[in-house]
Amino acid sequence: NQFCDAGVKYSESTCGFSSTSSSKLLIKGGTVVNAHNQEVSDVYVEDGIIVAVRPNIKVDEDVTLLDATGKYVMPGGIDPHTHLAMEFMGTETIDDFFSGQAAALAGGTTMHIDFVIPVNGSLVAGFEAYKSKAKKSCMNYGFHMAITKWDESVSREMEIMVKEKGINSFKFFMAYKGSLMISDELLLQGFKRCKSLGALAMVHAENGDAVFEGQNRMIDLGITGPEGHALSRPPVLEGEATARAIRLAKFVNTPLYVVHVMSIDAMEEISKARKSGQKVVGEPVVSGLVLNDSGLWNPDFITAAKYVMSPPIREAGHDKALQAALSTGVLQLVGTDHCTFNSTQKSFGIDDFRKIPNGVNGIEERMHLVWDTMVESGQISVTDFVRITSTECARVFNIYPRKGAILVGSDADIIIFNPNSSFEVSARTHHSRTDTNVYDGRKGKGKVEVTIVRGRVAWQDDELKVAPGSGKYIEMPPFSYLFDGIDKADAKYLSSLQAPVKRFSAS
Ligand SMILES: NC(=O)NCCC(=O)O
Ligand SMILES: [Zn+2]
Ligand SMILES: [Zn+2]
Repeated sequence: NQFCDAGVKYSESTCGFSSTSSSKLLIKGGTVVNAHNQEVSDVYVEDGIIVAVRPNIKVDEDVTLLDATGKYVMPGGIDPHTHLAMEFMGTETIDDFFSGQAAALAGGTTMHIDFVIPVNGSLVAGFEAYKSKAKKSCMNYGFHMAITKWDESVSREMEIMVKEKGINSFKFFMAYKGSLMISDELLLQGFKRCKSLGALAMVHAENGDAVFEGQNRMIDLGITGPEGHALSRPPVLEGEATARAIRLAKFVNTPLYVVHVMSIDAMEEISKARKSGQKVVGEPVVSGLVLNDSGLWNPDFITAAKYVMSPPIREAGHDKALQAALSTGVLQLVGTDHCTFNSTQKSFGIDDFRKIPNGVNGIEERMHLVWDTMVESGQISVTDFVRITSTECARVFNIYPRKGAILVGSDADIIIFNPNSSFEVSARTHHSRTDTNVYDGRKGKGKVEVTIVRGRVAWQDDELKVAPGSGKYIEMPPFSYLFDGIDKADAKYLSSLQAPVKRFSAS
């Protein structure tokens, strides 16, 4: 059946939540962690909402009990950057809204935000197509929208997305020449429209024209393998586009979110802008934080091709620098850019790296790898972990404290995390449909033992306990905290222009 097809251990008896069907849940004795504090406490949930967070809560017998003694009770992960069921580079990602979300739940993520790609430039048609793809969802999801062309109708449809469809962010691709890439002129128009709607402008920052040149250069040199991908689009091109987007956002005076920050070059541009007071959010992804480009030189094509994503995974040194930037707040939250293609799909580029579908996995591994890399190594605290994997995403996309917190009144999206257990990543046992895993063989401390979505146990004992169709679309309102003060800065700018220079005529 379709669930076996997704590679997910799924028991029919749990369909309809029979084993954990109570709408009341008590999580006892764990250390409850929020971005602002941690304390030993019980958490009581009714009808999907957290109704009490305090020690020694007493309940009736009809309440499902989960013992969290010695474990952390944290907000479920929110992944700000995924591509499920996306048509891209002549094929479609192998994970759809069920298999990708099953993988997410197995790894402690309870919400993700996916990118809608317009259909023939129409945002409304794109939104409808993605709503249809997402019917098989089994967790919380939201949408960003890509902008791939510009005219009056796109501008109008952006307003519909924001005011009627719950989308508050738009992504502009500065790369992928000939398909998704947009011009600086469009970027400017798009940034202005985002600002007027209170929507967050997001950029894929690489100089697409220079990437095209770099690709031709590699082919002319006879470099056709996956290593050509990294060589054709070096960090300088990511740094240039990041700087350009930041400056244009400054010119328009609108907040900017840079997705998949992969290099020191891009990170330093973000750092500079933030120090100057500009509202720029930087999102590293797990692959950039924990991998380096050595895999792209593997003599086995499939092994090398699985690492192909854009911007590329960089040479050793960028990973550590991005970790340091995350720990000091230069970068704010971690995504995955989960965009999976199997070996057959990756083989489309066996003779030409330009045809290898771009994308890597990560939706299942993000929480464990960030914990191991950042918390176990001592670079950040447990509260920081909650902030960068959940809370900050909820704030940036304006759904905090409904999401991203264990507070009275918040949605009960919760994980129970055992810091004394361990995890191991394996392509044989992961829950994505893809047959490879860029983190294959990685081991570390800590394990998500229970994942709860809106008060329902969705993952426990290595088993998915929710069915396709049980997911929920989360609308995200405009004008997040990033827009605070924007109008005042505009007014200041305008008043600085309103004293015309007095000139004397020559006569
Ligand atoms: N990143 C990547 O290689 N694939 C997904 C599309 C994108 O985010 O650019
Ligand atoms: Zn991108
Ligand atoms: Zn992406």
